Amino acid sequence: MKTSISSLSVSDTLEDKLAAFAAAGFDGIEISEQDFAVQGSTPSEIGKLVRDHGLDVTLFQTTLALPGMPDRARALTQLERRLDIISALDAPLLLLKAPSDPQSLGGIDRMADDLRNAAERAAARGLRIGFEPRAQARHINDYRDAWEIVRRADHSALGLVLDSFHVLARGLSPEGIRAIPAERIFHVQMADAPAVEMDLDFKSRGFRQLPGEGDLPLLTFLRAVLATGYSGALGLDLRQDRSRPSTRNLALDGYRALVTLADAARRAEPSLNLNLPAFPPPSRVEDVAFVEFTANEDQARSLGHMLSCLGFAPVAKHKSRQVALWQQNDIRIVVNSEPTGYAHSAQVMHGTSICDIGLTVPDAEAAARRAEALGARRFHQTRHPDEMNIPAVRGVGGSVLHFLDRKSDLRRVWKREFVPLPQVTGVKQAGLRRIDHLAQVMQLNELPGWAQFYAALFDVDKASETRVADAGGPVRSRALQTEDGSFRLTMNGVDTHRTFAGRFLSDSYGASVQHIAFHTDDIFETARVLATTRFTALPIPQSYYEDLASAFDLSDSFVADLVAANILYDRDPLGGEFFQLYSMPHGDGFFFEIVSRKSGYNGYGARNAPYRTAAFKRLSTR
Ligand SMILES: O=C(O)c1ccc(O)c(O)c1
Ligand SMILES: [Mg+2]
Repeated sequence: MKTSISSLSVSDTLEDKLAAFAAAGFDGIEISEQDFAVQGSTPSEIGKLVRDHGLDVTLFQTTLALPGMPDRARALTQLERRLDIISALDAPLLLLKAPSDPQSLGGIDRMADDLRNAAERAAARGLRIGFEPRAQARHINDYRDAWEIVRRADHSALGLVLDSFHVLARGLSPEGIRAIPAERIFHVQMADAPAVEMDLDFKSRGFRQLPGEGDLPLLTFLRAVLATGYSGALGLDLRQDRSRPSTRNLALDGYRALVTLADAARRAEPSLNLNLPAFPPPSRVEDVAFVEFTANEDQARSLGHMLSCLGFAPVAKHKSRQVALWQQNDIRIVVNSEPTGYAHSAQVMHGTSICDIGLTVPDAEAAARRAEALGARRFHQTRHPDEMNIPAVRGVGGSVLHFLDRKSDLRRVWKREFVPLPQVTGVKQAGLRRIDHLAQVMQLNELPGWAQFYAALFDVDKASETRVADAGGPVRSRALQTEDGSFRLTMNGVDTHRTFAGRFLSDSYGASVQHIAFHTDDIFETARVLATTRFTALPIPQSYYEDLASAFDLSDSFVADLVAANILYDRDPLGGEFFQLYSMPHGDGFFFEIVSRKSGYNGYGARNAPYRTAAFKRLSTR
């Protein structure tokens, strides 16, 4: 399967676009007339530049309005000029979009005539023309009408360009595509969009998103296209007004999204003939096997103190590295104080921070192979003779994601690589059972890409984006979780250091995990144990509880228990309950949360987020 991306999907110099597209794995680029204006180079220079980067010019997209314009002779003269350009570019296909000009005339047969004339001229030079119906076009905004025109024009150098946005944004069913002969579909473009009512021209220019980011049924569209036997290129055609990630990241995200979708199509319809190497399916996540902190010796002492207060005890140390394992029930926290290597670099860069997350999956090597097939970078480090080769890839903020499983020798890693420490006396277990969720922070413009990353690798449901109230600026939040809740991740996207999460991101120079939430079955009992350690809870103001009591009609004694332990509370419409308790931050960095879910509560206490944020902010302005 060949992939391509339209040049207009990002804004940057052509050289930077080409380098990013090639590095991400794309085969081709769709050059637009605007590239000439930006670049000030001739078409043959641009063609050479593209090929020097190892890419093909998949097509050339022109602003020329044809078919259906009143002055047909003029349109054909202008077409010849475009054919000169595309010959010089050495591109095989000219994309003509269905016009939206107010003067365009419509008329199926008249347009078929125009396109037949155009196709004859293209064919004379060995070129082809692709006609693209557009959602905002004046007459041809339905692919079935476009197909009728192409069918009537009846010229082998004329075919359709089908763009998922233009088909789906109008709510058209893509099933009719299955009846179009594959050889008349010259190119296919993919873009998602939000299901928000707005002018379609406006939407097309500014709200075309990564496949999977929006609400359009792209999988249904792609399955219909592939069912025809179409074996041409799959292109990405994004346009976004909101701030985008770097060109490099957008290219990686785009490639991953495109290949993830193609993979989903062949899994849904195994008879589809997709020329794409096989790779493993999305992985189930069984649990968080460990979380690894990097901390120098001093920092490790203060982190250790905090962990002891939470009921963790050091249970083992690594055989050959300065690495300690802390544990409480099923929660494993690794503290890495090595003076060299990856963890050390992360410590220098971000301070005490989480540098590595270990996930238990059914097949660790398969999970890493899928990630790699989708463009993730494998992570390797030099191993000591007694260390196991644990599959790993790079994740958010350059952090590392390790995969463990129970079917291979990897399940023995703790015994193989660690020696037990004598039992520490005096540590009171606080009833923390497992990791409920991890909370990552990232730049706002990187949130869609990282949400796509996790959703592409793992069998997770993606909750829609929500806003978090923070007086400092916009914070958007997205949660990902397995169906059974065994793995949960929340992501906050921020764009200013004036927000609480944004300050974490800038203070830590881009560390990713801001907090870890542990689950307890009985938060009041946990709070009682913690009260006997030197644990300090984040103080919650009285006003929160007054508000809460009136929102949920709670008894005085229940509220008094919440107040006494600084516990936050939420309830869903089905009666599911959520309890939350926060630690003070470690330095001005990460913090811990303790939660308890009752009766199927599946959220993250969104109603409490502004109170929590304000409480943390108050600490640092005191
Ligand atoms: O609206 C446009 O200009 C336009 C042009 C080319 C495309 O492929 C497209 O989807 C839209
Ligand atoms: Mg398009």
